[in-house]
Amino acid sequence: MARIFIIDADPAFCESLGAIVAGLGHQAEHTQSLTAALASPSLRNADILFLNTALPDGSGLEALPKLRTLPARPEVIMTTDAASADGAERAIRNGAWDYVAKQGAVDRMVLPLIRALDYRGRKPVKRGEVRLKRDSIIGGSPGLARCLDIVSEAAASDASTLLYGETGVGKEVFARAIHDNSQRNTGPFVAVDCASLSRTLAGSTLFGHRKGAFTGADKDRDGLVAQAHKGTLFLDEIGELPLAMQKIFLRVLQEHRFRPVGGRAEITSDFRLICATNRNLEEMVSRGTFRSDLLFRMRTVVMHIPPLRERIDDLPELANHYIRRICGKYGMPAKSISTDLHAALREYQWPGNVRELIHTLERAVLAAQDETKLFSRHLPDHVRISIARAAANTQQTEDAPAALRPASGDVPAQADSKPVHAPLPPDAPLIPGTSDTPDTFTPPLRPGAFCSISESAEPTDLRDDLTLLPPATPTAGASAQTPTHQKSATPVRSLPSTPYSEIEDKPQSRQPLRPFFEYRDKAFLSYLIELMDQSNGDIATACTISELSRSYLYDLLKKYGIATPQRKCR
Ligand SMILES: Nc1ncnc2c1ncn2[C@@H]1O[C@H](COP(=O)(O)OP(=O)(O)OP(=O)(O)O)[C@@H](O)[C@H]1O
Repeated sequence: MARIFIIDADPAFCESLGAIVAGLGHQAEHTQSLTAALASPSLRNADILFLNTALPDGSGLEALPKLRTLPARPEVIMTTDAASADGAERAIRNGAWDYVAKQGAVDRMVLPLIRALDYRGRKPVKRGEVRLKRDSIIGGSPGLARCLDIVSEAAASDASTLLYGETGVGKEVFARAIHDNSQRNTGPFVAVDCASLSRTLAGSTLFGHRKGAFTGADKDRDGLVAQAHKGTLFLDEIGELPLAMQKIFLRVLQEHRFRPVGGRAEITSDFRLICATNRNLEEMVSRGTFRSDLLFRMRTVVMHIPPLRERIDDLPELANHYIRRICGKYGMPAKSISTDLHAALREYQWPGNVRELIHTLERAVLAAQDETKLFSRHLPDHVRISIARAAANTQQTEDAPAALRPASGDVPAQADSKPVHAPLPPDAPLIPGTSDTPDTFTPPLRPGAFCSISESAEPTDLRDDLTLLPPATPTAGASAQTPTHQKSATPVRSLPSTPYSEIEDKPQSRQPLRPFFEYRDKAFLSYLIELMDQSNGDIATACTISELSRSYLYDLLKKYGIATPQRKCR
């Protein structure tokens, strides 16, 4: 009797399907949410899982990789109320048994269930942990675990295997893992970069040549295909193999026989083929730039290696591993990683994947020199700028609806407008936290000066306006960052150029810090109030003092809820 677990928000569906399962002589249990499923002990032993794509507490598609790694390694049948081609592809890529549109009919589930039960009956129910030699593969994310599953499946046979993945994602590492875990592990692993095969010499490089076959062929030479005899031939960047060579290679793949350049006799090579590419071979086939018959031959087993940004759970382990190695390489004592660096690593998109991570960490380690802890400050500028730009763009997107709101007059409607600023003590600091009594922030405002048009001293959105921030220009005695008038076309947060450890005159006080945006906005507010006070409410004078443009100053005054002279409190 098999154990079937159904996770679906629709109780009627669960019950009907449960009845069908019971009718087939199996045991069914169901929950209406992921949380409830994960809390249920029977989930661990489920043979088959019906998992809906849209659950009240999360996406079934996102949960799929993790659920596939449950101890009993269940077959997962994804069910959906809104089928889509992308959803189907994602489900299958992540190891789903099937992807079935519900369309209001529970009996659509029966056929995939019977097939999965049949398959389940043939394979050991509990495979347990995959025992793999995987020394060079770091990480434990669900995406990586799925790849390791495929490594063990591929290693168990001689089937031609095709690895898809972006540059630097680890295609060669996985190809080697397949070889190392296969029967051929005592034979050679021969890697060929098809992108660097010269057109004229491709034939001789792959198949070898006989003495005198061409100028410079002064002796017989084996090609790479012959060298892979009894081992694995890894063709990297297979999408770059010229069409003429694809045709020759197809025959080699079918017969494992070929003729060296200038040779008469054919020779045989017993190799196992693994190919890798970062190109879309199916699309190349449809454009006529890749042979479909070769593609069919190559892809008996297919693995899609997810980019690093889609398995950021692997980052800490990868970073620790490589930092240890890099420190060892340079004879440096071990360095630890600050939480700030961990966060930065997670935010970066890693277009060059693990290879880029390794180079980046190496540069960070070298930049940190004798420091024992690595901070985001040690990352190369292009990485930090990319992170900052992404953050600014996100901010801009978040801010967009407010910015697009139609202006309904200059003064936002307030239920109870009133002045909110306490009178300014003569020696009140402009920057909060620099006084002896920093607990509450008191904007400097003298009685009779300007009053706020908003009820709260807080700007409407404390995180607002990051994109309006040009690089900081410290103003003596004023806020830490003084806005200038240019609205940056490509908003970039200014980046300090001095490592924190080297900054002299660090504040000695250790008062709890406010969140950055709150602190910044209060400093802005403070500056603006003082500015309007010192200029006696005269906008032209305020513009001269602050070097802000009139329109930008108006924007800031409006944003920070400070009445302009025309709107002075009566
Ligand atoms: N999971 C991993 N654990 C540890 N190191 C990894 C992992 N994946 C990749 N690497 C390392 O990242 C670097 C790039 O890996 P690899 O050469 O296998 O990538 P690739 O996808 O074949 O790149 P390309 O597309 O450029 O051929 C190597 O130094 C490799 O050791």
